[in-house]
Amino acid sequence: MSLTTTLSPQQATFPGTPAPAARAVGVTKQYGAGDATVAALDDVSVDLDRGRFTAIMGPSGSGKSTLLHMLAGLDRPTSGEVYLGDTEITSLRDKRLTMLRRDRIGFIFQSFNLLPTMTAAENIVLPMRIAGRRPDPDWVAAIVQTVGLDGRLGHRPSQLSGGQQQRVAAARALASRPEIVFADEPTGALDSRSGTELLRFLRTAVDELAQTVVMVTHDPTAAAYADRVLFLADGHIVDEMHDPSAEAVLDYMKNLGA
Ligand SMILES: Nc1ncnc2c1ncn2[C@@H]1O[C@H](COP(=O)(O)OP(=O)(O)OP(=O)(O)O)[C@@H](O)[C@H]1O
Repeated sequence: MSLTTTLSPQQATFPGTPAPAARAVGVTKQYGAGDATVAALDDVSVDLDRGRFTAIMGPSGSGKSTLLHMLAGLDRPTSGEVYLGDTEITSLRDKRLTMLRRDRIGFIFQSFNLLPTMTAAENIVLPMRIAGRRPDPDWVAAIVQTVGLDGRLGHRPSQLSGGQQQRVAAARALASRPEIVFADEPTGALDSRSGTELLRFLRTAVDELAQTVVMVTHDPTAAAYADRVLFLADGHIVDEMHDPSAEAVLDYMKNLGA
């Protein structure tokens, strides 16, 4: 295949440069029709680097979840392109997109979505088993140790605290060694101590396990765990911050009127 058929125009300008983990190019998402049309995202372009932790922040309704859903192939843009690595995903048929999400992306949501009849260990490897893939025992052991679930693996979700359940969900997201993990308000249902544990785990997964994490959050303290914060307002990326502190993020959010 030639470069021009596999890479976006921007990438083709720099052959040899590894593609970012994910990228949006001119992504617009409209909901509704006619006078009732809402532009949840308006011509958003962004590259998400590999091996980095990116937070997405912005006022309620600014388009954070919509951007995450577009990047993760959970929904399709009205126009524009989304890449996972070198793969342009908006043109994939539903079945291929489902397989791509299953094989290459990890998800952590606010609700843990664990299967109640299965143990923590079974929940962690379930998506891989469904996909017919054999988990790498060394990798899964490293994840379990990093997330601090040793000794809890035989428990069912009802026997675990909310924080422990979310750590099982995080271990599940990472079990297949995905190219990128998307987390939508992962600490939203947790008390602050459990939230801190989860954020530390995500940080460690990036620093020590070379994972790539993208997280939507309302919480400046959570965003401060990231390497980079993208700020959304009215469907646009209006700014970004590198190596953020919670205070700097909070100040910026106040200026955005959030
Ligand atoms: N399925 C939908 N149908 C119609 N409008 C939608 C839909 N999903 C989102 N929107 C609208 O798109 C805009 C962006 O929504 P989105 O959920 O992405 O924002 P957000 O920044 O994640 O908000 P929050 O912080 O409140 O979760 C909002 O105006 C929202 O009402």
